[in-house]
Amino acid sequence: MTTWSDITVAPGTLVKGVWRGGVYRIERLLGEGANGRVYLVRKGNTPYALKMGFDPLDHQMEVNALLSLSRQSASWRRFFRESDDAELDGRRIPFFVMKYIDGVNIREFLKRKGSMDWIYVIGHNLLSRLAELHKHGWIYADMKLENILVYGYAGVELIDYCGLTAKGRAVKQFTELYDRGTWNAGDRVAEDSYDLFAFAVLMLAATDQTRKLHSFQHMLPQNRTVDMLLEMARENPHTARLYGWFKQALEGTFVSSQQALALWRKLVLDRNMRGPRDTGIAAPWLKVCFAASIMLCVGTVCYFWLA
Ligand SMILES: Nc1ncnc2c1ncn2[C@@H]1O[C@H](COP(=O)(O)OP(=O)(O)OP(=O)(O)O)[C@@H](O)[C@H]1O
Repeated sequence: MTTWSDITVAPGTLVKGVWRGGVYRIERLLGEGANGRVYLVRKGNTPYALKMGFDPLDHQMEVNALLSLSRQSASWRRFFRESDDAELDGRRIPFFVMKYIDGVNIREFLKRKGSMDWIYVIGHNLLSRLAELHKHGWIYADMKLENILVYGYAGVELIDYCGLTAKGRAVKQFTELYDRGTWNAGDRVAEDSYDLFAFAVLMLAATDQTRKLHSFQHMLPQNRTVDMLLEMARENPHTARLYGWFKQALEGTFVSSQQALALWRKLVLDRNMRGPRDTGIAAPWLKVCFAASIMLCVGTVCYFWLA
């Protein structure tokens, strides 16, 4: 049976919204996942990312989540542009259009920058984004390296909102390695601590140069424990200075993501705080960058509160 995913959408194709009439010119394929295909498109001179959904139901759930978020928050209003259906090769295909993020995944970003110290800035910016999401009553849930793009001076954006879950509900989409249920560390319930656990694993995955985390993937879930992750956090020189932070996130003792963000900030900026194998932030300019990113973050929050 042919499905629409067999249809090739060549560069230059015009995708026209049946209901809203928006016209987008396809430039190239950006990526493909379980839920759909994402293309770089242009409307006039402005680039966007356009996602076509394989499954109409899953696609609609992602659109609904983004619509709710963009009603609540100006930053997601700028992220999500519109949703519609297109006629392609005689088939009706649902799509939505979002901001194009000209970025790379965290590991690639660190490689290009040549300094692992950037992880402290990336971590801060991603935690801020999560805290904003949590403030509006949502949990991201499906945290993984593939769902985060890093651009410029460690600007961070979450892409793929298929897992977005209202606080208090059961988490429906997750990736085993990052899921606290698989590590026997708590329920699959949408609360701040669920995302903080996944965020901690993500930071370990991004800085793991020994591929230790990768080897855990082949282990049966019943044999996995939080202590294995804590040991990794202690042994890795890039996470050792934040060991206290990792302990709280992995054991689920933070009361909120705001509290987690404040401790991250404190530990990164605290000169005297050193982990057992910690070498400290090597580049002083990164501290300036970190401070600037905090100011930018505070400025953005003030702007949107006052807007
Ligand atoms: N806003 C964006 N800007 C730039 N690239 C994007 C954007 N959104 C998605 N992409 C690219 O498209 C790829 C697939 O997108 P996405 O993760 O949303 O698809 P998916 O089918 O939901 O994936 P998954 O199988 O992980 O659920 C991403 O890995 C990324 O490379």
